[in-house]
Amino acid sequence: MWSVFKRNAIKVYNKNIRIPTCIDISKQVKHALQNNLPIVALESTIITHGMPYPKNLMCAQEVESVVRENGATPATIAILGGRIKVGLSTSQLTELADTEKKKPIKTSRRDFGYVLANKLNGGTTVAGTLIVAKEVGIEVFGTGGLGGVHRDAAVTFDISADLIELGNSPVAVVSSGVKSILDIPKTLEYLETQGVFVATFGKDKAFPAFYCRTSNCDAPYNVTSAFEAANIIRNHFNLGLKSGLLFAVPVLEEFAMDPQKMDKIIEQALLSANKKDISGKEITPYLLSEISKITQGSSLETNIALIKNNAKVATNIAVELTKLKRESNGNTRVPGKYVSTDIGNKPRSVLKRLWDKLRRRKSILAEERRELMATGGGPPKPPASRQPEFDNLIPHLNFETNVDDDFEGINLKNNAQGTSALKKPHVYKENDGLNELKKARLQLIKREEAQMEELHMIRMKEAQYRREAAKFLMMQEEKKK
Ligand SMILES: O=c1[nH]cc([C@@H]2O[C@H](COP(=O)(O)O)[C@@H](O)[C@H]2O)c(=O)[nH]1
Repeated sequence: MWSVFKRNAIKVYNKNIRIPTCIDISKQVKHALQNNLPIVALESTIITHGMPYPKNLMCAQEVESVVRENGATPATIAILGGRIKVGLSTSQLTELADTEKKKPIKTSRRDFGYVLANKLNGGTTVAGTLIVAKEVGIEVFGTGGLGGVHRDAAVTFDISADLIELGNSPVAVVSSGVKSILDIPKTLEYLETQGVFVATFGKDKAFPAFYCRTSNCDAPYNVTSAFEAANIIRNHFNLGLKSGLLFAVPVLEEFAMDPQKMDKIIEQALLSANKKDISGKEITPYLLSEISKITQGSSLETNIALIKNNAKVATNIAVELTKLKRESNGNTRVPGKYVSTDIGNKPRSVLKRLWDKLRRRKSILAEERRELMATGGGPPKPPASRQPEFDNLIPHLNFETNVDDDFEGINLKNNAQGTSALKKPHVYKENDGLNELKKARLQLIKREEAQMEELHMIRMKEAQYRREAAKFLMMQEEKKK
């Protein structure tokens, strides 16, 4: 997919993602990315333009704690001094939150170039955060409210870039829907056009309106658990869909505001914005602060409560998603040294040792296999000693099995059954009146099939190591230059 960033210098992280040079990733986030641990992206316009200092700083810190307590790494995304940061230290968060000192820019897609070129600070909107999350491979993002289609969009054309970005980012966003300062039906319509999956997270389909638990609209879908959400995300991504997903979480009952009262307050705030001729990117921050004034701060409390709750839901989803991914690619039992994402940082000598070990193992198995073929149906010989790191790994890996010959050029189609065992696994019935010789033969074939799978696995690993080693050498060469 087209990317806004140039990638002239390369760092290799999880999934061999090439990170643009203008992005700095904190140690914790880097560690989580490299080890496939759950991560939750957090935006920073909430901090810079969503609430006043020091409440904004406290809120940002509390939200990060919620993520940590629930088992994921928080990755607050922002711009400091023209560098994009993924994961902020306390002092960086403080610098960003103290908006009077270095006035940060509300940064959406169109603003990045300017903020980076002028070495400014920036609070990334949902759109801005999605761009960065997608670049570094973070799949779950928790926030307060999403931008949307403004009520008078037919005249002003004011449609938040958040919606377009969500249509182009394979990231799951957890928010409390959109504020009723926006046109909710049109926002949902627009999301549909963009191919964004939308579901409420809770007991029904009533789409939440930020401060209020319901709007007059229903979401197309409803999920009731983090696992259900993660499963949808996993399938959405597996299909290679490039659009995002939105899970709308109603604010907790005890913090919810009355929809009718809120409507009046919003009308009042909109009128005031109109009088002052406020428009474009200024409108959301202005309305938020006006609403907070009118409600004497209670809207701000609701805002903070819902952001924290969304962070918790996002974390639970990220944790479930990580589990699902591990189960499907077998990483649960794969020893760290064989995980491809871990290879990028290994010195060549270590790569070589691993490679040699794989080759040795492969030739032992090939030898055993040849012996098996030569027994002509006699009693099985004791199998080669088991190696748990392979044996544990194999059943958990979804690898392609429709190959015709193995690495040594032995045609797997010519096994004892005369067909490819790998293409179509046989089902053997142990007690169906076979004589001893036949039983022994079947046992052999069963073992052989298991070993062929193992061989295939090893072959794939070898190819992977070869690629990684080549890449490593190239990197060494580049360093020398
Ligand atoms: O309650 C809030 N809703 C939305 C925002 C921010 O406003 C942005 C949308 O701005 P606009 O409508 O200008 O695109 C969102 O991405 C988010 O960062 C916020 O701070 N607080």
